[in-house]
Amino acid sequence: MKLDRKDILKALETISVAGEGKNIVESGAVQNVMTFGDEVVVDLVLNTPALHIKKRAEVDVLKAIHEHVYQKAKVKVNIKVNAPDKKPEIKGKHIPGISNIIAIASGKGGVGKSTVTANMAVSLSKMGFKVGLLDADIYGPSAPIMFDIEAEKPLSVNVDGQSKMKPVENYGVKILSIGFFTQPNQAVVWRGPMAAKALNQMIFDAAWGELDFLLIDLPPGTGDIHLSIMQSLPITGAVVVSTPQNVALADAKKGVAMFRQESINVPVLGIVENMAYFTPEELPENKYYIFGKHGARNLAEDLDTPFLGEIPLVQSLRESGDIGRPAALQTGTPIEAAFEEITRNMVQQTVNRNQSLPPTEAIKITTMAGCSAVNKK
Ligand SMILES: Nc1ncnc2c1ncn2[C@@H]1O[C@H](COP(=O)(O)OP(=O)(O)OP(=O)(O)O)[C@@H](O)[C@H]1O
Repeated sequence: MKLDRKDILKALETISVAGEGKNIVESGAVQNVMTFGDEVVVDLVLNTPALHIKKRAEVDVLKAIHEHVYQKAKVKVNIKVNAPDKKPEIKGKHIPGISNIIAIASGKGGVGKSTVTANMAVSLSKMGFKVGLLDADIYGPSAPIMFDIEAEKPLSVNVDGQSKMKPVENYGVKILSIGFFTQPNQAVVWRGPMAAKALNQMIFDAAWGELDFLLIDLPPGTGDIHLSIMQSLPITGAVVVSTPQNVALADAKKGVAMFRQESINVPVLGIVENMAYFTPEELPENKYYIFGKHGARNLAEDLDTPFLGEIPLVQSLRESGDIGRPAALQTGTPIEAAFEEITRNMVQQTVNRNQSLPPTEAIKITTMAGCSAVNKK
């Protein structure tokens, strides 16, 4: 029996593509049909590598040809999968005006994530970038204290006919904190979805204006709230803060793994080592490695992640946080230089990330030209 190609195509038109309302010939899934006597070869292209879908497509093709054309036809189905490459990607809606959103995470609590975030924000502002800081630490929001804006509340402003929250500004940084919406002495148990909703409002319903960088101070750990933030926001990259101590490093490792897992897939821009060593202010040459030496630096190497730099343990850094005047505001001190260094490295990694990954609407900074502090060696 000699089979006709046209009959085969007609039979294949009886197979529909799930959810598309088209048959596999119309949808382009059938790439080629060849007949040789009673033999048929059908080439199919599918958009998914899922085994059960491939199997089902093969069975459907066999059945359709046997039922509608010739019961004893010898059918061979070749399936090619046309799945797109999985690269780190920007998820969530683009936020007009915000070029880069950087999430700062830690794994372990109390390692200085908020201190690093606040000072990085100030360093970025000193370098001439437009900066916002979103304090998303639902367990212990600290930006209002660190920026001396505890008594402030964000005002409502009208933007294009819509009422929006205006971030509170200090030291050149625009700030919104989950702490603005809770009483200082009130214990608030934010459940994942509640916190995610509040954070979404602080991002999408806020008048951030134009920002080069929006830093998000995440809660410590790797829980539900991290997942919902990562999946609903167009995050450019993440920075992980750790002390050199083993318990902190183990959690930092989990933090990096969280950003790298398939459902999150956010590029890690680097690791910062906080409390790298203790230095008495009067003896800045003396270094005491109380939490261990180079732990986070070594972790960065093990995980093939950039090392952004180290911040020493200094009393004045704690004091400046407590009085609401971030230490990076100082001029000509080692602590200012340390924050400038990690910030410059973070910006460099953002630039690298933006060049090496496909362009997305959330990524805008592609050059550091024009920023003298950034170019400084
Ligand atoms: N390098 C440092 N030198 C001295 N004190 C520091 C340093 N880094 C952080 N601290 C102090 O350690 C304490 C904890 O820091 P911070 O609140 O930034 O940590 P965190 O990781 O954000 O904590 P949380 O788990 O609450 O999110 C604060 O009192 C802060 O001032």
